[in-house]
Amino acid sequence: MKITDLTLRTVDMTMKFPFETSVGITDTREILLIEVTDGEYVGYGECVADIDPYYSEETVETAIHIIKDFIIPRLKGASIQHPSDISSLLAPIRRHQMAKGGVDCALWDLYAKQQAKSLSEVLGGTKTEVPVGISIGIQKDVETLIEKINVYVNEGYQKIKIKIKPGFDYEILKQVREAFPAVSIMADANSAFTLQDLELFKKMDTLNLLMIEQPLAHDDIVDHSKLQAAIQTPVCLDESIHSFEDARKAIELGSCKTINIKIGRVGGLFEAKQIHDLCAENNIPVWCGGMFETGIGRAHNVAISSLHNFSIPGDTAPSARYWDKDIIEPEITMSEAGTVAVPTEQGIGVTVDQTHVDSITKRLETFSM
Ligand SMILES: O=C(O)CCC(=O)C1=CC=C[C@@H](O)[C@@H]1C(=O)O
Ligand SMILES: [Mg+2]
Repeated sequence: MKITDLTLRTVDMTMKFPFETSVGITDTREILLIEVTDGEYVGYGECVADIDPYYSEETVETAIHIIKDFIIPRLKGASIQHPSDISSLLAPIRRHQMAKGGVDCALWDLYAKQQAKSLSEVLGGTKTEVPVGISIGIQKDVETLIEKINVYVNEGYQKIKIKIKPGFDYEILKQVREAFPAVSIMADANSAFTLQDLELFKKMDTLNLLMIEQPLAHDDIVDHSKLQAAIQTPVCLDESIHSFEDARKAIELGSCKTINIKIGRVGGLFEAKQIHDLCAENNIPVWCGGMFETGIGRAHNVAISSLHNFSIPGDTAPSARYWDKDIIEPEITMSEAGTVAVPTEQGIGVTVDQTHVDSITKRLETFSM
């Protein structure tokens, strides 16, 4: 693959509303975008690190540092035939999956454009539409939450993910279940509980939840295996899974019955696909999580979700969920049936609105490769 330049750019984006989880509140984002070019096409990637280390240890600053000082020097002059080649090239850099993932995504987009194929096609995707769920932050009370769910169910969302934390947990979920007996409902705890809360999870187990996402520590798979053995509701791992190896070990231990695959959290599309394949072999359905991405990251998420074992609706909500104005055209939209169409155009299949991107750019640096 010919690559002449790599550009790092951050853009300032304000969310439509503050989003609260058990680890904090997100309302503005500085988002790192990666552009790679061969002089003819531009491939785009998005690094999903936040400005703070509360969901993951990586931040925008650490990602810029790792890309500039370690990833670019390793890529320079290397012979890259296919985006999956960078996995072994970058392996000596321990962890920093989000930094690697942003670059990996840009290379996949460039590669697909060079092949005149869609990203979904080069990844081996088979679906033309993907089912969509919505993630709802912690609300001030259960009435507000129920009102919101009602709106989203009517809009067509196929899965409702409710953020929980100690004190905003079983009682809330129980009232939601009573209000929506037939809706596909799941909870995401972002690691806010411990095995001491086993009785609480046994109560949640009576609510017919689709899954409980990352109930226990962000770096744990052992306690999760004990919890999974004690309840019927599938445990889903998010924060605990950073690689194929993490997934293999979690499956072997019985720590989960599904995995939320976030491309950035696992270091890119190649690793995400490997985890997808491993889960398929083990009859474990997967789904694609969101990280409040711009349309660039969203387009990558939709492309990976077109692989067959992404059978659970993902957090791949349309652009308008978080942004008044996204940075891509056309924006990602959802059908009344709660699906997003997989782009068929080359690469990620969306055009970047350069004027808008330039107007919100905070930092910009280009490196010749
Ligand atoms: O992008 C989306 O719609 C998903 C939002 C979401 O639930 C999350 C985004 C980022 C970090 C976490 O708070 C959380 C998650 O854990 O999945
Ligand atoms: Mg999560």
